[in-house]
Amino acid sequence: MEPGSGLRTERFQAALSTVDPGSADKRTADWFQAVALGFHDARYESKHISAVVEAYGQDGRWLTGVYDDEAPEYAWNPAAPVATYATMTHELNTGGALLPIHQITSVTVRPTHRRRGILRQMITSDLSRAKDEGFAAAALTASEAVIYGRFGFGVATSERSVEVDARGRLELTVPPSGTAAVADLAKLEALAPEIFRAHLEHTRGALGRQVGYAKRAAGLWGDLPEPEKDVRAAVHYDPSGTPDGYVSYKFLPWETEPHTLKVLDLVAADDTARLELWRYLGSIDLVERISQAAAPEADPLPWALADRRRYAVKAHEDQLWVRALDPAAMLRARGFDADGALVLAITDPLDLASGRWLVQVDAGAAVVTALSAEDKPPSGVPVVEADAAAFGSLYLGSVSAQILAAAGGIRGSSGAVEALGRLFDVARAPYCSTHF
Ligand SMILES: CC(=O)SCCNC(=O)CCNC(=O)[C@H](O)C(C)(C)COP(=O)(O)OP(=O)(O)OC[C@H]1O[C@@H](n2cnc3c(N)ncnc32)[C@H](O)[C@@H]1OP(=O)(O)O
Repeated sequence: MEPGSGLRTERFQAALSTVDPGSADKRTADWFQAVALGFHDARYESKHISAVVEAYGQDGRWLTGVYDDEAPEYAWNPAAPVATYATMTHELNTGGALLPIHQITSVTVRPTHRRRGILRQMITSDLSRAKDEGFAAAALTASEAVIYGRFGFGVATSERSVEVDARGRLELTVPPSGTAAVADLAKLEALAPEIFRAHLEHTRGALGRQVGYAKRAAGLWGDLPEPEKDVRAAVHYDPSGTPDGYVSYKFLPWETEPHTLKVLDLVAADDTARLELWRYLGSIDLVERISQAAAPEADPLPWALADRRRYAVKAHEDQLWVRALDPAAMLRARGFDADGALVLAITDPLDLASGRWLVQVDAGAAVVTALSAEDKPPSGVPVVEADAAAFGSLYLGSVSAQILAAAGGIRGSSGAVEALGRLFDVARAPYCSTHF
């Protein structure tokens, strides 16, 4: 924190105690308890924290704690941070290259310290560091939609919550392909990341996953890092016998009416595998409803059901929020479905991504040239201006330039906005199933 604030900031990696290697060190344990406080989770037991420490190491997470050394006598653990923040890195499928992304997570500020600018201080210094380290973009998933726009983040992907009526036979219109097997959970932890990798390489908007995902898919972890005995899973094999999808699920207690199977995670290398996993789910007896919380917006399932009214969308939610740090690098990484040229100016409240660029897309790849304030745009090339948050939303193609212009985040003549829309339009809505 800034000098004079009375607060102290530390940035560190989760670690086990040097005295008792079976437990987390005190600073790490205090940080986890502070996160639990911020998100209204139960206090962790020591064994849970030490189990997560190893996973955090594999994720390469960096933790930030902000400490108030002036805690009053009856305050809860004076050594616990009053604010937490964490970062890690995974690759994002931009429709072109896989782009390393600076991910932000575990953001909490204690109620007694909120609205004093602690989050602002943590995030502005962190984003500057990420930019200096060479990251082209940052991303997060948000607890509330009103927090991060002011810091230049825009909603870049959405997802839907769905319920499928599974009474009787769930008939698909596509011919069966490959085979499904009830999975050996002990082997799924190793297989799940391989299948996810195929999904990541194939899906615009997909983002690499923290190691906890495979543990949850395999039932080794639930909400806490301990086995969930009611988790089951299936693996799908393509016709050549290669695993190309998995689904983890649990049957909710029998008292649940209608009898419901909840999908915990469904990862498929392609649409065929996705639909075949649904065929498998639909074949499970004694199930009347199947729910999935993180389904793609561009879901082939209703189109492949003989009775599409079995498929009900219960909610749409914003998912990945993206924030530019180096727009030129983002544009060079992105795959474009159309060619064209325009001048794009970005205005950024934190001035990390401000600038003006000539973007020339040829054969789906962009050549990006920075323009100085004096440089005149080439004649005949449309000129558009975007707020950093609007650019984050536009980037993966989940919303059109015209919609963002109507909402005020993009400015330009109608012809220029249309040109931007044509350039960024994608054949299929992006899908990010990674929450962090
Ligand atoms: C990526 C993630 O981890 S998302 C999880 C976010 N965390 C949570 O939801 C846990 C509960 N909430 C909190 O811990 C805190 O309220 C936080 C982290 C959201 C905000 O921390 P604070 O230190 O209070 O934020 P800070 O004082 O820096 O506020 C910065 C600005 O955001 C605004 N703001 C912050 N949080 C909110 C909110 N929840 N709703 C509306 N505005 C907000 C502030 O009013 C302020 O606006 P201004 O710059 O125009 O004055």
